[in-house]
Amino acid sequence: MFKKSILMVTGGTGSFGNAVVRRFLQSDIGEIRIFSRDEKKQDDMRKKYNSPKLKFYIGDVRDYQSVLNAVRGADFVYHAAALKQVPSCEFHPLEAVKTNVLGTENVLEAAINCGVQRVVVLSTDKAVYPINAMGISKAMMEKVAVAKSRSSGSTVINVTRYGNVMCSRGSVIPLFTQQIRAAQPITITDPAMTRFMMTLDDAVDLVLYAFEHGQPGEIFVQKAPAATIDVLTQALTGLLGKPEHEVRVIGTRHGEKLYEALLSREEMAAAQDLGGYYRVPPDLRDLNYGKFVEQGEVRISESTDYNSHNTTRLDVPGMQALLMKLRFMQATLRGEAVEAEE
Ligand SMILES: O=c1ccn([C@@H]2O[C@H](COP(=O)(O)OP(=O)(O)O[C@H]3O[C@H](CO)[C@@H](O)[C@H](O)[C@H]3O)[C@@H](O)[C@H]2O)c(=O)[nH]1
Repeated sequence: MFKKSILMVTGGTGSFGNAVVRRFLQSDIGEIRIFSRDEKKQDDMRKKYNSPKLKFYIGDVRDYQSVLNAVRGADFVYHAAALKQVPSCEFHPLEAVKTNVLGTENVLEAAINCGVQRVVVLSTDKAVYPINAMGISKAMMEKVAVAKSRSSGSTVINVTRYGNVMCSRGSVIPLFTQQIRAAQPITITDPAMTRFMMTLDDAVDLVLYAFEHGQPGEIFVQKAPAATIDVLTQALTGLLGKPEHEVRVIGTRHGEKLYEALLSREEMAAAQDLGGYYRVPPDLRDLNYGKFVEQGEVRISESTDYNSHNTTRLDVPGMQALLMKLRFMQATLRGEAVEAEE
């Protein structure tokens, strides 16, 4: 379906965006547009891939005109630009609103006005039962996307929602690996805390799946196993030949949950199980609010959420097998100094 098509990527310079770009460079897609604020990272990317298919646009999702310039003429839009650090959003919640909520509104408006065929926006498990400003802003972003999908004409809008992408820059796996290599204690927040574990490749697959199969307003969620931080630590120290490495429990950080949910109870009741994915249809009740107030659903009462405590749980060998899929881990075990996945 992508033949001769043009795709625009907002964000595009983080580990996730890079992985999407790499995948599209291998496909027969005609043009890949990168839209971001960071000219230095764009320049690095230009040199790294050295491909005539790549086109670069400087702009900010907060600025509609800059978004419009980049969207015009694109067939597909993949929107990943976000403020995604939990602590910074906690201290600057309105900045999270401006980028994650209003920025997404800009991207969707521009896409609809330009007749883009499909838009996929990226969200996170932290948007489900959110407790921190980052998650709350992403939850609102999802609501904006689904609401807009009802009146977006020929433009199909979908959401993809992820758990932790293993080994993305700044995440816990490269941190623990670096601590082990530097003979520093491993800083564990809570050994019993669980997180969904997915590879970058799995995450990219989900974007492509949504582009190909999404119906208006659907949210796509990838099923994933989870592990406790204790199991992750044992898996890493075992692989690196340091099973006795010192561990320090530092306690739960600001805005952190014991476990994450990828689907709420209400969404689970409506979700369609596609094997590797869940597809959540939009709520198509109309604007007659009485139907929300007067009619309940037994299905919801019988349902439970899909979370990192009740999904398939990895043991140490299982976690190690997953870690060994990562290029980062393979290179680390060869003794090479490597950056986090990018
Ligand atoms: O020194 C540390 C740092 C982290 N952790 C734990 O490791 C897990 C993963 O932490 P981290 O890799 O920092 O990821 P999260 O804070 O869960 O957030 C990541 O995953 C989200 C999806 O859930 C994305 O939305 C965020 O952008 C991304 O940073 C958590 O249980 C942390 O408590 C530790 O035990 N010690």
